[in-house]
Amino acid sequence: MNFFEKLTQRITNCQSLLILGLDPNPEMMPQGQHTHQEQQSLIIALEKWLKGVIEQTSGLVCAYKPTLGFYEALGSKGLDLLLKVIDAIPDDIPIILDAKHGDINTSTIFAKTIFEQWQVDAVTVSPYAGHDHVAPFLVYPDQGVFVLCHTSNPSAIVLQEYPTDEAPFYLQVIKEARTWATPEQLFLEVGTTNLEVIKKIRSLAPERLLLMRSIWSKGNDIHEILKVALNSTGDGVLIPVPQDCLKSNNLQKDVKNLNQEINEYRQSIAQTSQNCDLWSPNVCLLNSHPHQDLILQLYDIGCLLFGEYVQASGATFSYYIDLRKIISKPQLFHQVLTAYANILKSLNFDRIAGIPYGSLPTATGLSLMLHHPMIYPRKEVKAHGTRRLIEGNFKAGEKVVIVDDILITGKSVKEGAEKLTSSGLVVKDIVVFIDHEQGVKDKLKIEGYNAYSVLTISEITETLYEAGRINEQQYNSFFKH
Ligand SMILES: O=c1ccn([C@@H]2O[C@H](COP(=O)(O)O)[C@@H](O)[C@H]2O)c(=O)[nH]1
Repeated sequence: MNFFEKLTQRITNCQSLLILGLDPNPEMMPQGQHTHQEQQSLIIALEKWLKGVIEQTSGLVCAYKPTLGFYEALGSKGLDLLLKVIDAIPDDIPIILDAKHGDINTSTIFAKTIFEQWQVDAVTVSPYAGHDHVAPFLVYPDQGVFVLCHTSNPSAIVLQEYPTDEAPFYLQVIKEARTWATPEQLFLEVGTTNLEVIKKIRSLAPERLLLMRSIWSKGNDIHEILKVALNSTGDGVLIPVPQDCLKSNNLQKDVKNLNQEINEYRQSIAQTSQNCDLWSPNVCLLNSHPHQDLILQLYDIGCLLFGEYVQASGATFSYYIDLRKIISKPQLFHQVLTAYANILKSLNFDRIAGIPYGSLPTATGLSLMLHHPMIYPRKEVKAHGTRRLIEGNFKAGEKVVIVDDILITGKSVKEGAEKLTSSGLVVKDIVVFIDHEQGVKDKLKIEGYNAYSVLTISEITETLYEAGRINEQQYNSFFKH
């Protein structure tokens, strides 16, 4: 699972956009936990304090962010402390190392240390040395990189806003950084409360996750900041827990209240925004299917239709699946892609082929997510131009995994596989989202293909029935087939 998937899962599981800085800054320790200790006992006190902070907040935040500089300031013992703190963070909580690394000579070795040895999930970098400096971090496809694009420091304005208000340097940083990596690997750090600046950043990079900083200065209204920083689906922002909270004797309660306030606001804009996808299952099932939320969301947006529908083969089914709507719901689309990706990761292939037209967006998303090139067999061969049967580049002998939405008779995937094999490619594996379960997987097996599915139609029907989304009649009519 890469950083972005881990973070997305974490945000869903704990319903929180909050991140917490784990900095061994003695000034931030609650009263009574430190006096004028010697260095050794100070380190012990800091370790105890930070571990306590993790214990109190691990159910309430979507990520932790230790700042390297605070640990370095404590000397070699500080680095030991950092490793202990990293070790104390539960595995499912992503760690963003705030390093603002900016030195081109050391980026390769630094990336190796923090990602391979320390196993942090993401890092912050300074963009001033350009792509050459950031690339050594981006060669780790499973790790995230936050590029600093704006800070709240008043003296930085002369640099950030240079040369004009219309085309300031910080927007140039964003334009440039967007070409370096996908929105699932490269994000932006925004340390400002200037609503106009946040607005400009959000509109220039609607697809990027923003790590907000310095938003808790006096007089700032978190709602105003959220209003301009959240994306159209009510997320896309990481909010820091205010540093003063760490001094509180009731840290857990304070973080909980803050999270609730943020979620209430997100919920309120979800109700007023047509684009917003904040969704709630509205049910609590005891034995829920692992993809329960995915199934219910697909039903709720009209991808799973129950009634009498004539299929391409002429047969009438008691349902129709229209997965093409998913592309207009980016958050859900991401969950669907992750479910496909979990199967694809266990397979061995050189290229991903989507069956047109329905599965082309899926294949594109998977190609970007898994860093594997994509091709596709054309539905109809053009009578002009290149007259290609297969679009995209490939070499004969390469292994291709086919992705499609639903397996009914297997005709679509077989036709696609035949076009690919007639062009010298090797097709062994086929991954679909839904299997109609009429023995097609077995038939494909006899023809030399291994077919995998994320869901079966009966798993979907059972879940919808148990959740009260379909009635008994719809449920029974399904099982008559
Ligand atoms: O409910 C349905 C049924 C079919 N489709 C489309 O058809 C093919 C799969 O059918 P085969 O018989 O296996 O060729 C699939 O690519 C879908 O695009 C559908 O969307 N919904």
